[in-house]
Amino acid sequence: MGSSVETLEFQAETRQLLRLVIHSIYSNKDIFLRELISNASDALDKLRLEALTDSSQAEINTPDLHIWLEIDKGARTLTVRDNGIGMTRDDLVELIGTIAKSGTAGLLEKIKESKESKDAATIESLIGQFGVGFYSAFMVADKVTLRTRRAGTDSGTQWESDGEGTYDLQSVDSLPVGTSVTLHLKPADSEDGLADYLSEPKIRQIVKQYSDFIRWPIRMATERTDAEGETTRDIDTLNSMKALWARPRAEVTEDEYHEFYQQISHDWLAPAETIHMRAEGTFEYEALLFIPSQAPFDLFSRETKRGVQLYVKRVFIMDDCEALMPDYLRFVKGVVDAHDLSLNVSREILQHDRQIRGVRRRLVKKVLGAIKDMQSKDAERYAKVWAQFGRALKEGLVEDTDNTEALLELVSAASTHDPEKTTTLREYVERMKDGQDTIYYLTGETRAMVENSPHMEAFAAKGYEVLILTDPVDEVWVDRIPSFDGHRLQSIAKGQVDLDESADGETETDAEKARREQDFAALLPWLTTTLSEQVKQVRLSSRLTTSAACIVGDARDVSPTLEKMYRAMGQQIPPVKRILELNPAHPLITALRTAHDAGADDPALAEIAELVYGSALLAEGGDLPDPARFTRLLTDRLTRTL
Ligand SMILES: Nc1ncnc2c1ncn2[C@@H]1O[C@H](COP(=O)(O)OP(=O)(O)OP(=O)(O)O)[C@@H](O)[C@H]1O
Repeated sequence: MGSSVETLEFQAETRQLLRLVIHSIYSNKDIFLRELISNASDALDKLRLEALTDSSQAEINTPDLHIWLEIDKGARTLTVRDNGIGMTRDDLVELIGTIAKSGTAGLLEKIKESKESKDAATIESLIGQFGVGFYSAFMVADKVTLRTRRAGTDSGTQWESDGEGTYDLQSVDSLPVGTSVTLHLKPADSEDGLADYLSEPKIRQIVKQYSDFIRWPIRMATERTDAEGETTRDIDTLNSMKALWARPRAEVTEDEYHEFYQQISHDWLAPAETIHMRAEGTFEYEALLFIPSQAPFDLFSRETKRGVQLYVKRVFIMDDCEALMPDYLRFVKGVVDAHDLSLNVSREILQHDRQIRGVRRRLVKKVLGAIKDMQSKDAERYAKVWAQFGRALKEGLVEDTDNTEALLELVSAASTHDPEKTTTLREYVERMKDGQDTIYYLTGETRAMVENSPHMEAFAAKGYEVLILTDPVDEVWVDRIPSFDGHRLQSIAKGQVDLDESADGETETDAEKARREQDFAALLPWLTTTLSEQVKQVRLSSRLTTSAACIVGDARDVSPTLEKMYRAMGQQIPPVKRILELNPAHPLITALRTAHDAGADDPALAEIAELVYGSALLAEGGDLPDPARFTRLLTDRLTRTL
């Protein structure tokens, strides 16, 4: 043994997570072994890749890379050993003592809440999404001892902890390269889901179930006593190591796909869809992709992992290969095994490789096609996938102009047609009224705000369906996409509305229209001048039935929410002035006209104009530029009426 022991504290979040893991009511404790084996396998991949790509590292060219499991019944320990890349002392502090994942604090908070409400299923799914990795060892062990030496370094380190708040570190001489994790097992307790992990058949069963596709041999020494009492010792390889993606589809069972998916994704649920394909010809590759059934908690975090695993002729090259999947499909998991790439290939090279771009195009088409198939054949499953990943897929409408049509076919949105169900654009088009050629929508923060917006009034009165778009990304894509299947997409808060009848349901003649314009000929220019700080025009509206006024944009104007989003992203854009539309049949507006015709200079009228504008802004969920002034004007007015 080397130097003295140093005791260090776990980072606060790690401590919290460990407490949750140790005291969790999580039932499936067996997965600790999958997690440790998966870490060992990653360490072997890293060593192999370093040896293949860096000739200065010849000494790390270990011939027999493997994972070794060892049961010691006397000491009540189970050890998972690998001769992989290993860790330095600093790695240990950084990788095992802290959690670098973004969104950790938020997730821990959610887990705590579910714990308080004793919602075991939610806790499991949250912990599952997070991936407790190494820490899952503490579900079954009351002490863990890890010994490791990084390839290319001279001395090793021992890490030991009971998971309660601190861990001990000390240097250890003469360790082999690689890592061994020794679990000092808690007593078996079937009520608590703790199996006897000293049992050889149990370990075999867990490896077969969770780690059969691991591409390195997982070995264990076994003892067999025959009828004569003769004991023979053997070394068994517990896993089949078959590269599932390389096998013909017809020979792979559904269960095998699921288990493989769970191994690569660490998800505890079965995937919603499996896509297995092989491309032959000039650039050969196999791909096995999965659409999960649940979105990871960090799907919208900047640091979320993107892309699938890349292999070259069965050799693992990298995780999260962004070049193979666009950002908006970052939730797709899986493996691509390309036959004609160099093992030395880098992320930068991949980004610019023409053939890789071809592969990516094909994979995207496959994934979108699979979701489309789901939509026509299994509406319920499609609805679930859309609920989980729709927001991400809609980013594709902004990012991926090659697949606009395919993505638009997938879009599902809330609509005034049915308060419970969403609709596709195609279904909307099929329901359009005779003579209607435009798809109407309104964006906003919540369904209630959109539904109660004054802009809706005439559309509701005349039975026109309006899509209700409440995801922030909706603001962006509707701005870029002009039409669907030849039908214009139009915001009902923008441009002139030209519904076939007037708001009360009767067709208005040109003569009536002209007379009305004449009636308001003096008021409108005066209001436009009076409110020139706030709006660029005041005009009469045909979209209102009950409200006095609403604010609309020009057809090409940026919407207020989008304007806010651009500002929040630090973009400089000039303030966008919109248009105030008045309901010519509303008593407030007719009274305002009469008062104005009687004496245009009354300063009280200007204040009423301001109140009309402010109320219209509030009605659409907007922010008043000067709320204190608005409240004062309103209070004065109300006082005078009493
Ligand atoms: N056997 C090992 N050999 C080398 N490094 C290891 C080993 N086990 C763990 N590590 C290092 O510690 C890190 C943290 O491991 P942990 O299992 O907690 O998370 P992870 O594997 O990165 O994430 P996840 O389990 O969610 O995939 C790993 O990323 C790896 O760098």
